[in-house]
Amino acid sequence: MAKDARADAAVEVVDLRKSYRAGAPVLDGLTFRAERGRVTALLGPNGAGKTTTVGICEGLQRADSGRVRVLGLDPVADAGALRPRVGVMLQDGGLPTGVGALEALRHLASLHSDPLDVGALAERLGLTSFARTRVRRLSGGQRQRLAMACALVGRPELVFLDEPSAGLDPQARLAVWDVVREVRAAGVAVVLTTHLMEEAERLADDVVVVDHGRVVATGSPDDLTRGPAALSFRSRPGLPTASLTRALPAGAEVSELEPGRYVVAGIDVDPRVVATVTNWCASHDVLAEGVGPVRRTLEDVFLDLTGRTLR
Ligand SMILES: Nc1ncnc2c1ncn2[C@@H]1O[C@H](COP(=O)(O)OP(=O)(O)OP(=O)(O)O)[C@@H](O)[C@H]1O
Repeated sequence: MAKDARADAAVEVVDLRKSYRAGAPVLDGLTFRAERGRVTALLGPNGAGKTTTVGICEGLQRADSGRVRVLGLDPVADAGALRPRVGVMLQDGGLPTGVGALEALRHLASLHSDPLDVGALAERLGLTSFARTRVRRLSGGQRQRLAMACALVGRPELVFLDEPSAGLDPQARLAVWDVVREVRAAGVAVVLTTHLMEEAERLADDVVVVDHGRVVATGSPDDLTRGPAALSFRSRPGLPTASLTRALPAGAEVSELEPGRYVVAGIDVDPRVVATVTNWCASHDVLAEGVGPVRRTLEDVFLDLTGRTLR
């Protein structure tokens, strides 16, 4: 990439390190970039270091070492200059809890020189049905949507969204995704954390997978899920997968991902493999449906990278 284009990152984090007391490092050399006009999704298991990273970029926390630039500035030293240019979605919106939802949003808008139209934003995010409800009485999903509106109302150049659709009903989730796409189209950089693979797959231009305080993969959802396809089919649950494995070329692994859903991985899927599977099914009196290659999902990639052990 050209040098001046590289200078144009919305967020640049290089070799970030942080530990709490004597514990294991929470951030262990984390490096990534988020570009303007793109949605960058930070994915990672619980405790991977996503919130800490975002907190450092927002100037709310400090790293032990490493370099952080937000819109070319230092998030702590230049906090005053960054405040009007960066939208932050805090879980509680950072708002007074005793006022109505719309009043809180209007108040925040009044602090910006050229805010978005509050009524239109409230409409887009479905805030009007609880406009007069006091912030402290909002449901979790209503609070999320208000926090999102608060992050966007000042027309930021960069917005940090912490799990923007966690706990939202499907309608609200779609509305939030539409709004994210709109602000991206307007050139805003969006950095979000999420546990929803579908959210990352559908919304993110760039995915950064974080584990143990390090970046373990980056790329577009398409890049990350490209690669050798597996063969998948459906049939009755409990087939003898070891027997099918023996019928296939060396390296093949057959697993029953969920009852009745089988995947053959570890070998190239070619017509002979498809024929071997269907022949094996025929000789075992097994009716198989939808035998064919399938692309890996982002969730498959995520689990491969970060393992299946609970954190
Ligand atoms: N103030 C703190 N003091 C001590 N440890 C902390 C503190 N804040 C975070 N941690 C630890 O740092 C690690 C990373 O936490 P962080 O919140 O950044 O993870 P995360 O990737 O955002 O996780 P989640 O997906 O659960 O939100 C965790 O092990 C957490 O316990």
